[in-house]
Amino acid sequence: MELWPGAWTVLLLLLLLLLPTLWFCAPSAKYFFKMAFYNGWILFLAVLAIPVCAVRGRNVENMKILRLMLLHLKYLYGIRVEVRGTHHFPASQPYVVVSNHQSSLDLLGMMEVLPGRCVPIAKRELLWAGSAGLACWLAGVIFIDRKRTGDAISVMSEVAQTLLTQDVRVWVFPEGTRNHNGSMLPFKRGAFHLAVQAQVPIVPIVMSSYRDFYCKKERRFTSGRCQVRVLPPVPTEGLTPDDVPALADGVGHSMLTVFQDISSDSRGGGDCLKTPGVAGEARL
Ligand SMILES: CCCCCCCCCCCCCC(=O)SCCNC(=O)CCNC(=O)[C@H](O)C(C)(C)COP(=O)(O)OP(=O)(O)OC[C@H]1O[C@@H](n2cnc3c(N)ncnc32)[C@H](O)[C@@H]1OP(=O)(O)O
Ligand SMILES: CCCCCCCC/C=C\CCCCCCCC(=O)OC[C@@H](O)COP(=O)(O)O
Repeated sequence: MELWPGAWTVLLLLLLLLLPTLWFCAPSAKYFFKMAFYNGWILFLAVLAIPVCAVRGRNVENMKILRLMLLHLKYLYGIRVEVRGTHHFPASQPYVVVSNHQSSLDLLGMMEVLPGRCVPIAKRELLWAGSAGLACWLAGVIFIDRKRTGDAISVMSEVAQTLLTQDVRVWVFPEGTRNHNGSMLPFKRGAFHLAVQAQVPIVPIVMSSYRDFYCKKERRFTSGRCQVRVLPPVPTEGLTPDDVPALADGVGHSMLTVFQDISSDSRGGGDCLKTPGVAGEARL
């Protein structure tokens, strides 16, 4: 079925007009509406970004354009993002960023601190997410096929070369998937192999638990506060592949400690334990 091109604009305007009715909706309806708008809005922004990015072709500098286009999302959703530790980013050298992955809302914190010439490693499926996939491709996002470990590893090895020859940084979610249940999943080792192969530092970034304002399980999405901490870089000079397991465990452990520390009541955000608005009270 062909849709008249203007129909998309009309649909979007209707969606915007419907926004005030959100006030009267049940929390779960609000949740669905806010998530649908989040994805729809990103798809729409990507449509705007594509022609601008296409001028340069596939280029990591295009990531700046996506970042600028997404920075307002936190205001739209009433999320206060508090960043600390950006001075820890090494000034002018390649490195590997690793951060925890709770939800697609991570884009908010990510865009807040994303350094120059830094591209995320993403699952291949994102490439097929319509305009967002194309915008990601134009911005140099690296896609891996998680179902084919061998292929994913060879892409990561190529990335180790690119880091050095083209002076880029990469952002990896070492949990390998979104993790809604608080705490952190055991880290996969690809990011650490990559850093050791290129002999570049690892910069860990921790985003606090979203449970005060967002819980997928409870269909709850309100406004709130998120802390983003950039931790001191971990050097990998002189390390070999044999050191990777200890390196991954060490970085994972220090990130988990910070995650628990900045996720308000130190329980790490497990399973949206807290009733919204009732400080420190567990819902077990
Ligand atoms: C306006 C529009 C805007 C649009 C939005 C823009 C922003 C977009 C943001 C998008 C954000 C999107 C966010 C997303 O999409 S997140 C999802 C995608 N990202 C990832 O999965 C990254 C993390 N994953 C890994 O690092 C995994 O390890 C990989 C994928 C590589 C393999 O995983 P898999 O589960 O298959 O296997 P395994 O981990 O058990 O490893 C098997 C063995 O291989 C060893 N090994 C691993 N790697 C290497 C290596 N390089 N050299 C040598 N060896 C290596 C490893 O040590 C292990 O051996 P051993 O230790 O057991 O002996
Ligand atoms: C015309 C085609 C329409 C396609 C509709 C696609 C809807 C989604 C569109 C836009 C959303 C863009 C948000 C991109 C950033 C979020 C990336 C993300 O969080 O990826 C998930 C990945 O880390 C782990 O995936 P899994 O938890 O393993 O699963």
